[in-house]
Amino acid sequence: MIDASSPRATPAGARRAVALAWRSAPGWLLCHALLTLAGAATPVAAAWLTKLLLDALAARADVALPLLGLAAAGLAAAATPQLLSYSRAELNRAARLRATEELYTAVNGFTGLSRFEDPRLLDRLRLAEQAALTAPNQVVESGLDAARNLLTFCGFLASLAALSPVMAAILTASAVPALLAELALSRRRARMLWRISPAERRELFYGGLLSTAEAAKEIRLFGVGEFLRGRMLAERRATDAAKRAVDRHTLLVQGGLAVLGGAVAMGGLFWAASGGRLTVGDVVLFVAAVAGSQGAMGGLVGELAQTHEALLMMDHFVAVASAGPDLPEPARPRPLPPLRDGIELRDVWFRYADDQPWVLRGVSLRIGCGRSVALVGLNGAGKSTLVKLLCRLYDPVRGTILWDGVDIREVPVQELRRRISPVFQDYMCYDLTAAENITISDLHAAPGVVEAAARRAGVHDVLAGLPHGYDTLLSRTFYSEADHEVPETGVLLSGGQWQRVALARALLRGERDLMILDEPSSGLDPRAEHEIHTMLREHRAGRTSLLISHRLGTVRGSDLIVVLEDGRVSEEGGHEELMAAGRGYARLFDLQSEGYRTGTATPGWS
Ligand SMILES: Nc1ncnc2c1ncn2[C@@H]1O[C@H](COP(=O)(O)OP(=O)(O)OP(=O)(O)O)[C@@H](O)[C@H]1O
Repeated sequence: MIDASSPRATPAGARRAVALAWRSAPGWLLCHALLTLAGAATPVAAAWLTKLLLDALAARADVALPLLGLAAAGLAAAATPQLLSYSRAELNRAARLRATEELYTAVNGFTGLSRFEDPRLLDRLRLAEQAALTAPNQVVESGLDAARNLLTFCGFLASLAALSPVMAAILTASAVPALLAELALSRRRARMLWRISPAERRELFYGGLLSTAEAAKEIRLFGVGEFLRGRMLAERRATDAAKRAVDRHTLLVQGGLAVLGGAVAMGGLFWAASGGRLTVGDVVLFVAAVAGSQGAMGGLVGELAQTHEALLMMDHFVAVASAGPDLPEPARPRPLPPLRDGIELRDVWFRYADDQPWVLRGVSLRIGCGRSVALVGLNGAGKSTLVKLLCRLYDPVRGTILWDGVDIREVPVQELRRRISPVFQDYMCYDLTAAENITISDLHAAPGVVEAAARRAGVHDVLAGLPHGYDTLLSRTFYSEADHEVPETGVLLSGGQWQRVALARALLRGERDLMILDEPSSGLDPRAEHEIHTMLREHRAGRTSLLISHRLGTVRGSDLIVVLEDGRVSEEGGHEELMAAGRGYARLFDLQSEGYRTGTATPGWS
């Protein structure tokens, strides 16, 4: 379970950030740390060397050594920022790569679907993506910078204490309110980012609608572009207002802190100039020490606040990256041998969330090994939900699904899925090549096998006839590197052609134990539908399969037809048996076939 509460800065987040940076680039991390420390010592050394030089000049003594030292300090001061900037860039690249890798490894480990349907989790995921790009570096970087500023601060403070212990104490004390105020500011900013995350996601959603080909048709025809643009800008204005409020508060607080710092510095300067107790070198050192320690203190406070803010962001990263699998994993996984007997749903109850209605209410059915089963029912009866449970994309709330008598929760989920070949109702159209669009179901398939699957799905001729054959990109959104010069070679398929590609995907995995076909021919023309179902009838013969279709003519050849109504099995049997029973299936079959002849509509099952 992922915690969806507001983010917190935790030691675990700090440990994770440092460990991540260390694992991604230990050499660059060390180099960066050393350069940062060198950067801390340089200004203090320069101030002391300046004092020594001025005192030597005033006493007409030898100035060679302080001059040499000052030249070295100047060189170091000039070179360190460039070196730091390069090592920072190297460290950032390595840590970003590693963090992104860890985040998406964790996301791929979410074996079910429920997390992808949880808006709070999606908010967290979006912030975790941002955190992966910035937070680990920022924690390390701000931590190191804070250490650098602390060293500089201590160096100057010691110098100042030698001249005026009271001034040193006042300066130290003035750091406390600044630190507390900056921490409060960073908490406020992180809370604001968490609060506006849904609005930022909605803005992205509207932006996506306005700029993608899939949505462009309807948006143009319905003339809702302006309406969506308005909504997108309203979201942006709302998030900007929240950011502006925090920025104004920050301005006020930091302005107040600057005035306080200025007053302390002026008081010190007045004391140093009016006393007449200090040498010229002492006064220069005093001024440098006040300015330097105030600068370092401001930097230290700022860096601590940034570390805090980065840790708050890191909390999102840690929450997602450490979430672990969403479906319970078996403590002692059982092997899953090839199906021999059958798959059984035993009193399966399911709803998508505790506050949602039951979708399946005690479904019991058996898909015998080697049998072709059809599942029919009205829209919303729960057919696709049942398929998702069979693939273990969710677990039943009650009841069990047995594979040769073994509860599928007791076998490794990947093992189960390797044995299933699905065509989903809402199949994907990937912006990849034609060949990749098929092999996505089996990345190791040989080209000949891919072509054979495409032939069986009746799409080989179409794909082979594309400008680059199977290597043609099925997208108008991207173009391949090879197409850089002539980017217009991407091709879009028709709905029916895409459906055949999705079918080819499933056929590529044909020798699996269970074939699931959820509306595999809804977008096909009548001739294509006939061809595909003739092919599928042959393909399914002797194989275990589950076919979902609203066209009852296509399911009549199945060994068993199961009617799902209101989340329950209301009828089951062979086509002839169900027709003879004269109940919902028979009525609907008659009406549908009559509808084909006379054009009348088909009412419900009961
Ligand atoms: N991810 C989800 N989260 C919440 N509710 C869902 C989700 N998916 C489906 N539902 C709900 O579950 C019910 C069953 O949906 P399901 O897709 O299983 O029906 P179906 O029988 O396949 O319908 P159709 O014939 O229209 O494809 C519907 O009321 C639907 O609103």
